[in-house]
Amino acid sequence: MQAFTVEQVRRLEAAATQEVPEGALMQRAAAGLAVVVAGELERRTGRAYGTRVLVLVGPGNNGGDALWAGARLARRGVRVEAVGVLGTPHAEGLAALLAAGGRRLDPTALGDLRRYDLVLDGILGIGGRPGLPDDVADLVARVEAAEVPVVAVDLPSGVVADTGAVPGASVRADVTVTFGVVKVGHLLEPARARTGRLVLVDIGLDPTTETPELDAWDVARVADAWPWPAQRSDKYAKGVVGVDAGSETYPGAGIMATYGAVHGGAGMVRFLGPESAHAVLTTNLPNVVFADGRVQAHLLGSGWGDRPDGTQAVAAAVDSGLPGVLDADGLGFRPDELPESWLLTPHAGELAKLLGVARSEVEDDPLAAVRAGVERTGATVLLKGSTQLVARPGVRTVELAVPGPAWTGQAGSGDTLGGLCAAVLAAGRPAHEAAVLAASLQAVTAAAHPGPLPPHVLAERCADQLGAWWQERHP
Ligand SMILES: NC(=O)C1=CN([C@@H]2O[C@H](COP(=O)(O)OP(=O)(O)OC[C@H]3O[C@@H](n4cnc5c(N)ncnc54)[C@H](OP(=O)(O)O)[C@@H]3O)[C@@H](O)[C@H]2O)[C@@H](O)CC1
Ligand SMILES: [K+]
Repeated sequence: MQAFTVEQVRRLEAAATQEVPEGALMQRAAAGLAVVVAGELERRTGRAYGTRVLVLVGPGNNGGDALWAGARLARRGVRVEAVGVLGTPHAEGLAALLAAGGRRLDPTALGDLRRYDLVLDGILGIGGRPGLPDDVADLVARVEAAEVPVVAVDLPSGVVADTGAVPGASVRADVTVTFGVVKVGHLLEPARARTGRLVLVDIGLDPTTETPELDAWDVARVADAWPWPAQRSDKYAKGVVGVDAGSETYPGAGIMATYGAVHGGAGMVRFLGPESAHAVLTTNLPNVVFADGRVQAHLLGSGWGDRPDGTQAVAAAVDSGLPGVLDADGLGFRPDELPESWLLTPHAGELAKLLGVARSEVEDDPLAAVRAGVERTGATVLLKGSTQLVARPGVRTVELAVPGPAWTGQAGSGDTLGGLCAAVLAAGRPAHEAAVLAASLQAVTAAAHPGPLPPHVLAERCADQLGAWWQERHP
């Protein structure tokens, strides 16, 4: 699924309006919206006829869509009431609603909101500035407290369409009906959680003329793209990972990274971390070898602490010409320039440190931050967190891994993820693909095994998940 910016949407709409009569796009949007709302009413109450819908109407075309959809619903026997909450409502839309038997209410006459079966959020769309005025925020809070289902028109009002940020009050939608193309904010947290189920209505835009901002992977694409071994693949075809992770202070990081590499399908894992980790690895993963030798991808940095020879260790690995993953403490030892074949795996705090900005700056605009990370280092960057983004040099479109449940992130999950990434890298895949496949595998596995499993146990479940995908593809 691809997502676009507001500026791109405006261009696409301008191109489409050359081809069709005035108002046609809004009519298509309203028609699609009304179908979804009617379906939602039927699903929730068993019927659309006779149900009650409250339309919250802002001053722009977003309100226009909602009013025209309200008119269509009113003609089907839905009791539609509209309330203008900001500025002057779309005149033709309001006239159409009233002509179809809908009513306009004064905001002060709203009363108990629990009498409504559904609220339609037509306050702000792609023309919205972040946040909501206080009186509108109060009304939105009342809707939420009344637990009335909400369908958002195009975007949940209050969220930032281009970044997914939610800097102030916003609508929390159960369903969002968007038009033409998906917008960036639908897919990035925290706006993603406020979007609910996303429905895309075709209004005749042609997105092929624009470079997508975001390319979101789904589970089937991950499973199809996984580097499945061929029948005759030996350990070198599957890839050998060299894990130089952990330290005497943090041996567990090296162990969990190794769990990731082994369960991500590496043909062999050489553990080059601290000796204090050897006994645990020998007992639990006896296939891991401790001798230095040929590897096809490096994994460095997790649990290093302030390792005295960190800079030299990273330089030697990069100079080998092989691809690698540089994680956690290792990020502080990176050379000024890295090749694209090296994958950096910072979380928001680490990326902020790398860029010399506040963590909130990364969190408020993760797309810009992950691109800045690439710009700064020359490497491929995976920004870990609730939405996991991958950017690489020379490519505008940022890839989005399949999202997972909140408990994926705990101490050690990043180490394991580094190992999973290194396994895919060693199998010969480019760094950006290794990142998106590994992050998605970990997320899908966590979703399939609800509960806060410790990262090394989750790594074992990752292998089960790969096995299930393999069986689906080779019945
Ligand atoms: N274009 C097309 O072809 C199609 C578009 N479609 C629909 O149009 C929607 C975009 O419509 P839109 O451009 O009119 O913007 P919209 O979001 O309704 O509101 C802008 C108004 O709100 C105001 N305002 C903003 N933020 C505010 C705030 N925080 N607090 C208070 N006021 C605030 C803002 O004021 P201003 O910023 O000018 O001061 C302006 O008056 C789009 O999302 C989709 O639903 C579909 O029909 C398909 C075809
Ligand atoms: K809206």
